[in-house]
Amino acid sequence: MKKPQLNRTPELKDQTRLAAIPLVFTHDECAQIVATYTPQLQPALVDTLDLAQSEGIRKSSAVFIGHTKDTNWIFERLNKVIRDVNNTIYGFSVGQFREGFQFTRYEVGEYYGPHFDIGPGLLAERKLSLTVQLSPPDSYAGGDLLIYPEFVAPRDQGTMTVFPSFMCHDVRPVTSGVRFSLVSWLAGPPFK
Ligand SMILES: O=C(O)CCC(=O)C(=O)O
Ligand SMILES: [Fe+2]
Repeated sequence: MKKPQLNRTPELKDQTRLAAIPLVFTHDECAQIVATYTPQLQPALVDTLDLAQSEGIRKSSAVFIGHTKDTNWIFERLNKVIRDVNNTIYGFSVGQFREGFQFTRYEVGEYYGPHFDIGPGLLAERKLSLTVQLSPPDSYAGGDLLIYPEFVAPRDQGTMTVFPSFMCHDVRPVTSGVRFSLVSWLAGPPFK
C-alpha cells in the first residue's frame, strides 16, 4: 500500500530541537563572568514561591544581572548569536532580551527539576531560552542540562545552547564540583 503523503510545506522548520554554538564566550571570558558575579549570588527562588517551596523544584544560587554599560558586551554577544540561530532554525517572532541574564551556581546536590520557562504574565513573552556553560566540563560531575524528550546540552565551556522556551528541561543534580551557567530569554509576542 502506498504511504499516505504528509501535506507538509517544505520550508517549515523543526522548532522542537536545540541549537548549540561553541565558544560564544572564550574560556577566559567565562572565568571573568564567574569571578565578577559570584559575590552577588543568593539562594534561587521560583517565581511567587518562598525558599522552602522553591527547593522542591529548584536548589541553586542565582542573581539577575541587568543590561548596563558594564554588561553591554555580554548582551551584544548573546544577541548576535541568538538572532542568527532564530533566523536559521526557529523563525519565531522575537523582540528583545527583557529580563537581563541569570547567573547561576549549582553546588553538590543542587538541581533544577523539570519545568518550562514560559508561564503566566511576563513569562508568556519568553520565546527562546539560552544557556551558556561557564564551567570547564571536567570540573564537575552530574549537572547535565536535559531538554526533553531527547537532548543533552553539550558541556563545553563557552558553548551556548538555545531551545524554545516551551520545551520541558531540567538540570540534573551535581554530584561533584560546581557548575556555573548564564541563562537568558529572548522575548517576543506570546505564541499563537
Ligand atoms: O542552568 C541551566 O543551564 C538552565 C537553568 C534553567 O533551566 C533556568 O534557569 O530556567
Ligand atoms: Fe529553565
